[in-house]
Amino acid sequence: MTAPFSSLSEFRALLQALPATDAAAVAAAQARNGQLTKPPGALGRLEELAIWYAGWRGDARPRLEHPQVIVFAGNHGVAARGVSAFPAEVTVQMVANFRAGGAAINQLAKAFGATMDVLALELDRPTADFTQTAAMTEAEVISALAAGWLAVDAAADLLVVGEMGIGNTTPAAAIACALFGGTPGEWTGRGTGVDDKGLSVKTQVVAEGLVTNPDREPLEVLRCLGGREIAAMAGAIARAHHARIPVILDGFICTAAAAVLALAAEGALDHCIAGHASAEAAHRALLSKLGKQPLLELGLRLGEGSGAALAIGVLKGAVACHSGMATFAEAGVSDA
Ligand SMILES: O=C(O)c1ccc[n+]([C@@H]2O[C@H](COP(=O)([O-])O)[C@@H](O)[C@H]2O)c1
Ligand SMILES: Cc1cc2nc[nH]c2cc1C
Repeated sequence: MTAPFSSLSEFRALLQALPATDAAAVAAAQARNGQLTKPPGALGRLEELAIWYAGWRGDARPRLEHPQVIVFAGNHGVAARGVSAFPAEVTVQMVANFRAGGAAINQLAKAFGATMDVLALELDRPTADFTQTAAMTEAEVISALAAGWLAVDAAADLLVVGEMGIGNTTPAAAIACALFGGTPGEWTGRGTGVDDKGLSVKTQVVAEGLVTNPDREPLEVLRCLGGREIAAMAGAIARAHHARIPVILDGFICTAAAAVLALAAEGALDHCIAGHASAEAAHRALLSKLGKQPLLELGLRLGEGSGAALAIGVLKGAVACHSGMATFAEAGVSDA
């Protein structure tokens, strides 16, 4: 199979034509929610989550049984500038760890009944240093978007996209700053744990990248300031929308990838919820720009899809209650 786009303008057009939620399924799920054996609203956000999920699945009484986690890995030219606490070779080493089942995300995917795929994107060919030139050519960003698009299992009923890429909080900060404005310092954080000197280098690198790459059209921002795993996440999130597969967003880097889509086409992230708020300082600000309220706040700053994978449990709980509970009439319980 090949992806249904071969240029950024074709991908842009595809984003404009993504489907909406199924309004009839939403209405039927709302009606069902009102009849379940609980005081109105007593399941809090679980109720809105189940109704949202029902709308995207087109089924007022859906099941959630086949979640897919995909971890995308990429390397970054800016890593050579000293923006991370870890060396760039950790990316390929962690990919081996994912494949051997030894990473946190392997345990979380297993714990929440998800399949897990790992896609390493040309790790021996880092993107260009965006302080010097655009991170990717159009052919490179299209190839990464297509890899993400094609990695989604059409039979999945939930998608989590995660990433691994030493240095990638720097492109994520640059993307956020390019899309939403503000100063580089507002979007730059400690990532894997850089010290004060590392943080100031990182902020400077973001600032230089924004000057070198002045185009603010969202998909050009992705090409010029992003990375292969970031583009692949954007491609996978778009494919999930196309296939009506709900998505749980992960941390700062995943949310930066999603933000590109949100600014490229209104409603592009309607099928997404925010799994958690990462400890990376700017993640909350980014979620708030997107109007997304995180489900969990556990101080995670790992990436790999870990926070989103934990939120699979919350969403499974919401769907199980919604679809499995008895109504007042069925249970013979007196209504208010
Ligand atoms: O998900 C997050 O919010 C997050 C926050 C900080 C770090 N990370 C992970 O750490 C790596 C990027 O950090 P850094 O310092 O190398 O830019 C990358 O592999 C991410 O998966 C992830
Ligand atoms: C060890 C390690 C594991 C990771 N997983 C995601 N990002 C990571 C960064 C590092 C450094």
